[in-house]
Amino acid sequence: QEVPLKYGAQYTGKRTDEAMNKWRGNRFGQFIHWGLYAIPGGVWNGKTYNYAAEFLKSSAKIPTSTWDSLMYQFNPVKFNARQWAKMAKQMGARYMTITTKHHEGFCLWPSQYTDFNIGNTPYKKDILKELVEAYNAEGIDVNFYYSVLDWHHPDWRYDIKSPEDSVAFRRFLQFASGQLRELATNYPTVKAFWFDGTWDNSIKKNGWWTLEVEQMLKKIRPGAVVNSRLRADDFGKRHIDSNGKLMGDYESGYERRLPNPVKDVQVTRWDWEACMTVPENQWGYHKDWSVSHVKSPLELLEMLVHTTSMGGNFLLNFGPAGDGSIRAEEQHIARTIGAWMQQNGQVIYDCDYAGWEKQDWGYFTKPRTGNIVNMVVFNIPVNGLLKVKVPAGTKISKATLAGKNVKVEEIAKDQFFIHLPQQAYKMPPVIVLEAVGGAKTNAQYQ
Ligand SMILES: C[C@@H]1N[C@@H](c2cn(-c3ccccc3)nn2)[C@H](O)[C@@H]1O
Repeated sequence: QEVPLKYGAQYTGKRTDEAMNKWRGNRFGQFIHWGLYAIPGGVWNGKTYNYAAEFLKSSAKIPTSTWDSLMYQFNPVKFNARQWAKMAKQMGARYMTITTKHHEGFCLWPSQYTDFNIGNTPYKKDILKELVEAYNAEGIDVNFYYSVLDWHHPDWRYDIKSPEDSVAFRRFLQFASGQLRELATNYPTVKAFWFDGTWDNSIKKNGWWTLEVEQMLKKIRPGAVVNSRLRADDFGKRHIDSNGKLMGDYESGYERRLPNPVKDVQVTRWDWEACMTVPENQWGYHKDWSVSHVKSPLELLEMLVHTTSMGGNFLLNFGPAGDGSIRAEEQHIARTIGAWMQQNGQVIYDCDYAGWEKQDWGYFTKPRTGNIVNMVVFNIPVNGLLKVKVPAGTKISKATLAGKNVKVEEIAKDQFFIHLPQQAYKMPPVIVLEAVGGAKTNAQYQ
């Protein structure tokens, strides 16, 4: 029995319009966290704080006035938007999501709604405009991350506990709406909005505003894509409304974690995106990455393939330094993943969940059209035989690795061994199967 909702999901199922098909087909994005937090980089008064560098203000208990004066030091002399965009292009990113404003409240664009913005820094110029133009020139779509939570704004409230809170927070919501309106209006090529900082009771109690924002953005920018994290319904339910329906255009709950390819196949029924840090938990620039595990290019590449294999987008984070430089580890990641994407991007872009049973050697992806199923092999079996279980009645007519045929051996009903050429593999090999007939998917894997 459905409950009537005014601010719940606006539609069900995947959007199939051109703008959403492009968003979905992009598959691989570059997240960029850049703000005042990049200046101290996790170190304050000579002390290193291991928690996420973009949280240094709270970790080091820095007064707002002290933190906000970092604005007068923001002068990224090594910043070169075209260089960043070229690196992202080489990595194989099809979209980029930039923190227009993070929880600190500092705006990378000259907002008319607050002085706490790039225009009042020594750098002065509109960084957001430079990035949008440079990335678009490389053919990369640009999306805007926007934190509703704002540590700088006096009218922000974590909860609404008094009439004064209500009055103040209503002013705050008008401020945020104004900022979002100027972002959608002044940067007309923006393709999507990535909302964050919406978990507090103050937002849960104002679900109406979250729908109003989604509708406003789509009115100004038809086709715009909005994440589920923005949305709260009439009862404060977030992401999924009180009738179990996904709000927004895609599910954005996977932060620094991925759905399990066996237990979580339900995610293949809707659009979703996972965002990922290179260290264990650093989004903004941190001076000392030795304090936690730093993921290798191969670990991150496997996450990209894992995500594509389950019909999701993968947003890999970069945290540029306060001077605008990109650290060596991130440049190495971009080059290494980019080299593989150069050869194998066709198993990621416009690919989706194959509906085949997950096997131990790696992941299946399926292009939107044709009878192709791709195998991306991360775990080379000792016997060199890759087991493939196919939907009932499916026949594999051909298998190739780098364009050369490899042997297909039927070993049981709907089961095959694909013979992997024995060699030292430094990067994951890709085998392309031509599969004909049979059911569309293993029914139990929907
Ligand atoms: C996308 C990521 N979301 C921001 C975040 C994460 N968190 C958080 C806070 C407490 C527990 C778990 C997550 N708060 N803000 C991070 O700073 C980054 O922007």
